[in-house]
Amino acid sequence: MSLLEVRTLVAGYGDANILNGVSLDVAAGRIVTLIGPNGAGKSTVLKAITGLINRRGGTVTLDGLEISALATEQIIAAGVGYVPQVANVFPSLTVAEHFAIGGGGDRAEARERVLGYFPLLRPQLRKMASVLSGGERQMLAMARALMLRPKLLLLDEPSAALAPQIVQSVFDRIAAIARDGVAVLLVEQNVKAALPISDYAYALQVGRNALEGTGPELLDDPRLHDVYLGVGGSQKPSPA
Ligand SMILES: Nc1ncnc2c1ncn2[C@@H]1O[C@H](COP(=O)(O)OP(=O)(O)OP(=O)(O)O)[C@@H](O)[C@H]1O
Repeated sequence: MSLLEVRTLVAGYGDANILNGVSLDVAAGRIVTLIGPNGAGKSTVLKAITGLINRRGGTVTLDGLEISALATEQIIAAGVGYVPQVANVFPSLTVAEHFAIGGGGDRAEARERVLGYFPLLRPQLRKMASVLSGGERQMLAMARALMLRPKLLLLDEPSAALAPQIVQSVFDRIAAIARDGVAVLLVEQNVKAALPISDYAYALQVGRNALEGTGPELLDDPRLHDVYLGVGGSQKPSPA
């Protein structure tokens, strides 16, 4: 039973459609990764799910609720956390201030819960985000999204520009978050680091589903090369 169901999603910018009927599923507690060449539309899928760009066709359903027609604030309130690739923290705010802004509920309790995933942030609470390392900033961005207890976490290239040893610790944290029941939809260029921890993965090519399978299956799929080179891909829609 899927928590997130995306069906034949069509979306784009200006007059151009970038997504031409993307379908995917993410179940609670699973890590699902979107891969594919530059410009395939991976980040656009996340923006369309969150309502940051208009959807022109298809449906997006979260936990049985159709969110395709909702505004971004409503989609976030329905349980979607989104960490964009850039500008995902406030450089001139301290780490503690990131935990204090936005949202409602018991912030102290939420902060403790979230710091459980990212203990490395605890000694940094009084530091400005601008002085954190790349890995710490990525963890702070994820921590902020987790404050609202999302059912689904959308992560756009969390490994971008991180040293290899830091990439592993970021992915370890993502795996821990999923183990607690949060569904994770990840966009990644770093196929070798992301696919081994992915329960399932989809390769996109020019805004369409090209290949899919478990993370390890896709990593070993000889057709993946062709998808990245822009030749091939079965363009098979994912099963409903
Ligand atoms: N704000 C925008 N306005 C117009 N076109 C855009 C905008 N953002 C992205 N695009 C275009 O949409 C296409 C898909 O971009 P998207 O960022 O979704 O690709 P991607 O698969 O995530 O690739 P990358 O790994 O390079 O980020 C690209 O051709 C890009 O130039």
